[in-house]
Amino acid sequence: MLSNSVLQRLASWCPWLLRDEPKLKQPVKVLVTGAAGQIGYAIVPMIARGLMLGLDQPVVLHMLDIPRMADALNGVRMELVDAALPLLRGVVSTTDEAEAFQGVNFAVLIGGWPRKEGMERKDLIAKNVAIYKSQAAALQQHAAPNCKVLVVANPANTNALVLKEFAPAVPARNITCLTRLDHNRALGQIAEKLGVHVGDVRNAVVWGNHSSTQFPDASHATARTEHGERPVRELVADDKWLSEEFVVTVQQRGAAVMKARKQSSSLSAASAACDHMRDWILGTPKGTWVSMGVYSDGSYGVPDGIFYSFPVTCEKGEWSIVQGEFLLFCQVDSNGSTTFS
Ligand SMILES: NC(=O)c1ccc[n+]([C@@H]2O[C@H](COP(=O)([O-])OP(=O)(O)OC[C@H]3O[C@@H](n4cnc5c(N)ncnc54)[C@H](O)[C@@H]3O)[C@@H](O)[C@H]2O)c1
Ligand SMILES: O=C(O)C[C@H](O)C(=O)O
Repeated sequence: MLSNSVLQRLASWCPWLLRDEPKLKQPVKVLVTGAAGQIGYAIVPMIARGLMLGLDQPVVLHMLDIPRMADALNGVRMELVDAALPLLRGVVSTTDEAEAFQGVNFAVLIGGWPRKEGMERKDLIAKNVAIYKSQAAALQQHAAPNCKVLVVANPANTNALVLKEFAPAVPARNITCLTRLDHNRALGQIAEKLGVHVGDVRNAVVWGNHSSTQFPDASHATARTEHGERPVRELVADDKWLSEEFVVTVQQRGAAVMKARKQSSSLSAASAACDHMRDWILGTPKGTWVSMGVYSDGSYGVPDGIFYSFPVTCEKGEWSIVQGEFLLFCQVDSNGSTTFS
């Protein structure tokens, strides 16, 4: 049996040797809730094309929506068949929570209601939190042991906490919420400001909640230039922009997209959810951190027991909060706003 590194070297010397027989992993089950909705429709082909878990990872997609959306959900299932996706090894489309969560290895929880123009994400608590109480029970009873969960539905940090409280047997480390969209928005704003490619910018951070109280922080971000990798602060040379316009633009980007589209961000949310899961499961690139909403362990003075967005690195399917890089202490008030000292 050849090791992976030998196979990779062989593939780079003579790609035709491996082209016809890619070495595939065993299929895994991935649940998407709210699969008939906007983000659901964008994300299922991404997952089935390997953008979330890798080009060598076959998947069985489990799709859940509410009974009223059963026809639309069936339409999504038909389109997945029609797309003839080689990594897609099966589809379960259902309106039954127990069936949806049965044996899943990964769960991307998008099901819930989006905000409309003029609302804050916390205005969704009454509607969406009830969904997460009910799905916590299904997660705990039916998912595979060690199932890794990403909560996307708003208010994402609160829904993640509800899930954790009502599924006490699920390790808190396995529940996360999406702030990667805000992180990617921060990288995008910096890249536009500097006129560089977004792939050359890294290590921004989004601290806090996925809400307008979040704090996008470019203090440790860097960008690759023809003169090597340099601090963004030095390249931008405009502290006022970094501490004012940049912060507000990222905080308010969801509202700006909603104003333009008349509905909330979908393709960027789906893409960010794939980035979040891929980095968590397959690891972050060396020297790079990303933002994830995780269960606080008290790092940086953030209270224990809340879901909060930190800079993290990931290895072998586990995230760790970046330590020792930031000389700051966070104080979080009851609205979720952070002040730094
Ligand atoms: N964290 C983030 O960065 C981020 C980004 C964008 C959107 N969101 C949030 O994601 C959620 C989904 O957004 P969308 O644009 O896809 O909304 P959408 O209304 O288009 O789709 C939501 C889907 O969820 C379904 N649903 C409702 N209750 C359900 C339940 N109990 N079980 C399963 N499915 C259920 C609905 O029927 C609908 O099909 C919203 O709460 C939105 O605010 C979060
Ligand atoms: O803004 C919203 O309500 C949707 C989402 O949270 C976003 O940030 O785009």
